[in-house]
Amino acid sequence: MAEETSKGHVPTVIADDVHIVYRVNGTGGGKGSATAALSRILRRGKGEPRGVRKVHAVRGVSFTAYRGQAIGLIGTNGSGKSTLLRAIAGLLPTESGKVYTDGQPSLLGVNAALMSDLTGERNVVLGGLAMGMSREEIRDRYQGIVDFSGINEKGDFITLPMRTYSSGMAARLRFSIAAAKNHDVLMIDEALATGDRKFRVRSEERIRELRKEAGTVFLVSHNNKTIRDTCDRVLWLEKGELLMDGPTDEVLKAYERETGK
Ligand SMILES: Nc1ncnc2c1ncn2[C@@H]1O[C@H](COP(=O)(O)OP(=O)(O)OP(=O)(O)O)[C@@H](O)[C@H]1O
Repeated sequence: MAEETSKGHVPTVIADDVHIVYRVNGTGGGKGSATAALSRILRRGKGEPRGVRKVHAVRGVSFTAYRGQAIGLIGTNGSGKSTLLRAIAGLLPTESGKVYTDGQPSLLGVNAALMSDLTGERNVVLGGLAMGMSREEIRDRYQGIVDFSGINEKGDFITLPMRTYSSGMAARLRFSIAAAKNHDVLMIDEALATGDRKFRVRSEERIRELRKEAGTVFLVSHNNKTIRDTCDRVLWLEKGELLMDGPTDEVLKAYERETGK
């Protein structure tokens, strides 16, 4: 590693034999109906839930990510991609193994919390503040963020509450806010899937820029073309295990051969 560092390969994320286990409470309490949920709430604080099931979502994953890399995460549904990203972001504890990161990774998911009762405008400001931008920086970049999102292309939507947005519009605004800042490590979880083609092209361009600005970008996507256009390296997860880690072309070819996609 020391030799690589001297050549300019600076590691940003190191995952060392990472295992993630979810614990699901109350699985013995019913079939997931509303009544079962209600009875769980009523039982809360009155003793242990009846059943705890474990889901071993990530199994012994190790890799090192470097500055300037865009890394795609692929794998069939439920293979552990989102779980791994959330662990790298520090949102989930590891069962065993360690994640080391340089700087604070930012996770941009389709479910990133923006306030649905507030206007898009207020959310741009709050989102910027939450990412550590100053009010002046936000003021300077405000118009750029709105233009990038394309929210106002069909009318003055940015001054309406976010709950009135379509899911695609909300996802676009979230991406635009996050992309306004340079990140050491930016993780994007399927956020591009909901945008239309024009927005996707613009976002892919921004991802390439973020890479050039020496950040590391992780991108979860089921769209192989998006991965091919933006990533230089791909991690393929299956049943929580890292099946393959290599150059985009090589891994995608093997993936397409295996899944027929
Ligand atoms: N909050 C949770 N509680 C319990 N199990 C969970 C939770 N979130 C995910 N899992 C389980 O962990 C495994 C991995 O899920 P994960 O969402 O990481 O997969 P994914 O590869 O991102 O899937 P997809 O491509 O469908 O988004 C699955 O078996 C899933 O059921």
